[in-house]
Amino acid sequence: MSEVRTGVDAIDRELVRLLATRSAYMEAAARIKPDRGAVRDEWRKQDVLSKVRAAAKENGVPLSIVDTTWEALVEASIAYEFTVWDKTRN
Ligand SMILES: C=C(O[C@@H]1C=C(C(=O)O)C=C[C@H]1O)C(=O)O
Repeated sequence: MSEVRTGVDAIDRELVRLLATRSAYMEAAARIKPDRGAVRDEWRKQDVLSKVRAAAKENGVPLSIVDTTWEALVEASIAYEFTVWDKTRN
């Protein structure tokens, strides 16, 4: 069991590194979007979710994990983007 947990901990560190890069893209998006109303783009959100679902199916990842994780990730990313957008404009 300890080997399993060591493996999980290593994956989590890797995921957090990737999230740092993803968050930097959110900061870039906040800088690029001229209007606050453009921060939440529902079409793009659905596009992201459907691409991730397809990738999950290709890789045999349970959709129950992917759907809930990416719904939360994109919503948290939008909230972060709003924070950055407001901070850089006011
Ligand atoms: C980064 C964007 O902004 C938001 C964040 C998204 C994400 O976390 O993938 C998707 C849609 C947007 O509402 C974008 O529009 O691409």
